[in-house]
Amino acid sequence: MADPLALERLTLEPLTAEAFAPFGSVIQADPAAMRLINGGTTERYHALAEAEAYGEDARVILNIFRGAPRAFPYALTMMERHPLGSQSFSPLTPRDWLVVVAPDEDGRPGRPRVFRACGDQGVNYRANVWHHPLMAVGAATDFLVVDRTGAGNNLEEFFYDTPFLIAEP
Ligand SMILES: NC(=O)N[C@@H](O)C(=O)O
Ligand code: NI
Repeated sequence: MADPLALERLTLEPLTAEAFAPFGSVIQADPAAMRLINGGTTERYHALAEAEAYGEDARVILNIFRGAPRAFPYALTMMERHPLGSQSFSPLTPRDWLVVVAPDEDGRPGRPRVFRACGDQGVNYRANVWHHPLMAVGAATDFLVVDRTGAGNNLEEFFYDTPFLIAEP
């Protein structure tokens, strides 16, 4: 890695629905979304996010990603996006993890924003939102992932000229 001290350090922000709104939705048991069902035996947290799937033969699928923990300090060199569909990540083990997104600036990602997600928080990236691939922290962690399959290329990657630094999770 280049000298970590020479890289631009990214600060961590707490993950909130408001802060994340430009990029998608936070998936967590929000009391405002709760309705009682099944005779009052179940709390339904309704429509926390919407899956998007565009293009030929597009289908929404459910997956499990087992993310290995990232090592820190971490040099963030790239971002990606999925133009044909959304992608959500919800931890199946309640362990904190990192969510990294960036605004689009003329077809390339701008400065990344790093959110610290709690173990009871997931996110749904809207289609075509720049994000970094899954960043598990501390131990291998399983995530339920809802995203799109079908025809066409659904992955666009971008590599920064100079990495950014995430010093610690
Ligand atoms: N490649 C893949 O399915 N995973 C990435 O899209 C990711 O965001 O982790
Ligand atoms: Ni992705």
